[in-house]
Amino acid sequence: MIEYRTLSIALLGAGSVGGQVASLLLQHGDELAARAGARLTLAGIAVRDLDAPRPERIPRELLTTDARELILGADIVIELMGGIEPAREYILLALGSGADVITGNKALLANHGQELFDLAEQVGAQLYYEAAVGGAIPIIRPLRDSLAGDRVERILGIVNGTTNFVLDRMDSAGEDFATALAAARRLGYAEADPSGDIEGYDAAQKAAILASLAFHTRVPVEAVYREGIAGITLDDVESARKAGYVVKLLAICERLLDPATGMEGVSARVYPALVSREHPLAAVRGANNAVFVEAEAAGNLMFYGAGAGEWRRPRPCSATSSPPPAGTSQADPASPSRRRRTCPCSTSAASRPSTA
Ligand SMILES: NC(=O)C1=CN([C@@H]2O[C@H](COP(=O)(O)OP(=O)(O)OC[C@H]3O[C@@H](n4cnc5c(N)ncnc54)[C@H](OP(=O)(O)O)[C@@H]3O)[C@@H](O)[C@H]2O)C=CC1
Ligand SMILES: N[C@@H](CC=O)C(=O)O
Repeated sequence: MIEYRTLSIALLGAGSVGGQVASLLLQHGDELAARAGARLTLAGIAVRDLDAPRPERIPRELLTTDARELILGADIVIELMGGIEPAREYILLALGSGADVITGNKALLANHGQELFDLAEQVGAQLYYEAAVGGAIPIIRPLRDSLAGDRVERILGIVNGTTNFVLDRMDSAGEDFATALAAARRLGYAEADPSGDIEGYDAAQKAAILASLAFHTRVPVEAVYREGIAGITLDDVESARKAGYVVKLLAICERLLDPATGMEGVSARVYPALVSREHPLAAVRGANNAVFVEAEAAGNLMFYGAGAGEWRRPRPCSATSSPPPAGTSQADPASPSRRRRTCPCSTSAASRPSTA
């Protein structure tokens, strides 16, 4: 039997995502040890309420409300609590104490990322955040590493599972907004405060992260134009369907060139748009996400998969989550007729551009 060194993991949060991370760490310990070359020991799980009902797979003896003590004994801290504070404080504490950090907290990264990355760099620690955009879809590393030598021109995507789920239920089942949102909350897709999803804040945070990575600049979340889906009615969805469209909340990040000055900038925007039913984005159902990346050398790439909630093994014959065809070309979503939008395929943006 191989003797591995041990790395102690502090998990902050045992909700939709943290709960699944805990069970993966506990179930696949041997396999992970062989792959990582170290035994990853789950030392404890910080939660708010020790007595809250939880799935059986989360061992009660690992739960603690003393996050600080847990962090100070850990080699790796996984932050899956969400929100700004105390998540920010805990990550700073972890990095400062020499631990590497993994977080799925896009709200924190979009608002305080610079501070966290600066400290990580200063102390030589790693700060990973693959789950912060697109849920289970690997999109951060491809943008940061794999495409580092290419020139990304545009990113177009569905990056919020809750709103995609709600719009899909309205479209495919004629369900009203409130009923669909309640289901999204039950299934663990929505943020603790679902207005972050519905009003487009979550997608805007993800757009800021994607644009910053893709265009090698800092795109502050305040520079992302944002419009949510709260105003979308069943009538809108039905009219769209009759006209051959589906309503989707899109995140669009692209380079802009001012022809007058030759200066380059970046535009990032989030809003509900009409997508042709023929387009692959129209086939992104339920809480799935999809991100199109248009790059100079690599051409058009599409990343697709579960965008929110716990990943569940699809049942045979499930008709709700078939992936759109791969190798697709440019998207041609148009806009809801009642709020006309610039087609994302055009380079003339109707939104507030951010500086590059
Ligand atoms: N849900 C999803 O699909 C995805 C979520 N994310 C991100 O992952 C993070 C977690 O999301 P999710 O799992 O849905 O969140 P949940 O609300 O389901 O779970 C949050 C967990 O954090 C714990 N927690 C919250 N505040 C504190 C605190 N102050 N001290 C100690 N523990 C605390 C809660 O404890 P208790 O159980 O006692 O209440 C709970 O276990 C968020 O940043 C979210 O944006 C990223 C990708 C997908
Ligand atoms: N609330 C988010 C969760 C994943 O990031 C979403 O619905 O996409």
